[in-house]
Amino acid sequence: MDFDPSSFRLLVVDNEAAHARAMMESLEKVGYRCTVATSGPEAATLIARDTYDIVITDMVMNDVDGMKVLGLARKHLPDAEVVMVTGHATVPIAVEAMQKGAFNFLEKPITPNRLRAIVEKAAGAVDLRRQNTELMSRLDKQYGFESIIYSSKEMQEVIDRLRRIAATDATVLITGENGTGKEVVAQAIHQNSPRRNKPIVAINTGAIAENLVESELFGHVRGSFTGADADRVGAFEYANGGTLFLDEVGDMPLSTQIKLLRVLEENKITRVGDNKAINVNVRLVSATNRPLEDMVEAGTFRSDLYFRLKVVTVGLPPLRERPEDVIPLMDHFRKMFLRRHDKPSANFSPAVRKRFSAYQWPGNVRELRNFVEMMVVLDTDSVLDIDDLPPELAEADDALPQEVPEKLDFDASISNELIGQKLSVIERWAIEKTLEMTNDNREEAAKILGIGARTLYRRLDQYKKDEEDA
Ligand SMILES: Nc1ncnc2c1ncn2[C@@H]1O[C@H](COP(=O)(O)OP(=O)(O)OP(=O)(O)O)[C@@H](O)[C@H]1O
Repeated sequence: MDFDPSSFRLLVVDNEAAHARAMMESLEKVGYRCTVATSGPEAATLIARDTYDIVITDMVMNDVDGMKVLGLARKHLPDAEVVMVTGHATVPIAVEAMQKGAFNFLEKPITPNRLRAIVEKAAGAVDLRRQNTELMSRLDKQYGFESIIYSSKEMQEVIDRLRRIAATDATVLITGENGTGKEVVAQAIHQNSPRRNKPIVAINTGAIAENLVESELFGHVRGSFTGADADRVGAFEYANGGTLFLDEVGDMPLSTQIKLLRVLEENKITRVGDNKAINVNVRLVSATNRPLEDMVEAGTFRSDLYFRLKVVTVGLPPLRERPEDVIPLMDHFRKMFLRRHDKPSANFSPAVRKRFSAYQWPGNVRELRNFVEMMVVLDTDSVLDIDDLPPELAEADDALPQEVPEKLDFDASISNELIGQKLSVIERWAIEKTLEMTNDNREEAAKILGIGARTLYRRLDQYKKDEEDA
């Protein structure tokens, strides 16, 4: 027995007081806590008033019989297990009782050993459920809405929206800059949805080599490409019944986009190199830090897929637009990292709080979290003060009193040339000029432009193709 019998409350119901007492004694001997009812109506009162984990009831009784006790237990004690005690003649009714939710039945004559064995099994089932409930509530704390820290009205609106969305099966597109909490929100949607007992699988499309994206999503069969030396299950299959979180969906190659669209329309996937369709039932939550509308316009993201993904959208504002969240987030991460790094208490000085509040947070919550962790780890005097600030923050102008952001100083002739042009033309101009500036160093150019190197390569390929087609 892996559990403590004294944590189980049992109700023993039998018309014959002597039988009831005998059962109670043999169960109490091994540690269960028992209450006896010697009539159906008495059992009904106790079930409605108190809580029991296991009910053991005789089948044949006057007034309220075993089937009625079972019905009442199902209604008032949904987490309890019910064991029916039957005479030989009532076995068929006991079978019917099991169909109505009884745990099992015990045929008379009862021996203490058989009684204890069946109660132990029922207690095991209750214990397993208790553990699951506890686990789920821990997960809820970790990934539920409780894990999203905020005090701004902007985030309150987001949370209200999330609560409504989570309960449905709708496809969700989460937008927001890097580090604004898109993954946290995706987790919270899943954990608060009816699919919470099934897996959530996260795939970062931007982090996977282009030629492997499809295999990651749909799986592959052995020999379908070089290196595919065994069959492999993809994210869609892993997430079956649950949620698939597609991060950086804007980075998905066009060839994969069409395949994803088909999967969403047909709820079927085909592993790479296979021709057998497999049914999947997956809720899709995707996220992007790039303006997909612009990408649709520029032809780098399929519009039909875009509309499929954005059935419901959640926009996460950058941290600089919700400064009320800065202090609660600082305190949340301070406590978290003090615990994680086993440090004694430490607090922020008022000057540091002021700096944090005024800073523009280009890396959003992730940046704030990293700064707090660094300060906590390096602290020696239990005061997280100005001299503990990371250099970015200590030296940042915007951590000092706010100024209106500077406008780009465009050469008038350049702006005249560009105004009135399509955004894609302006984008190409900016990319080419930046490459000139960096002596064709693409990594450096991508960094300056604030885009991923892969995106830059894709753009350059596109320009080359456009020129060849022209
Ligand atoms: N409101 C919040 N409350 C608590 N923690 C948060 C919150 N928002 C973000 N975080 C934390 O900040 C970090 C970044 O969040 P997350 O990974 O969800 O951002 P993201 O928008 O998905 O970033 P990216 O676009 O770079 O993938 C994580 O460690 C996350 O736990």
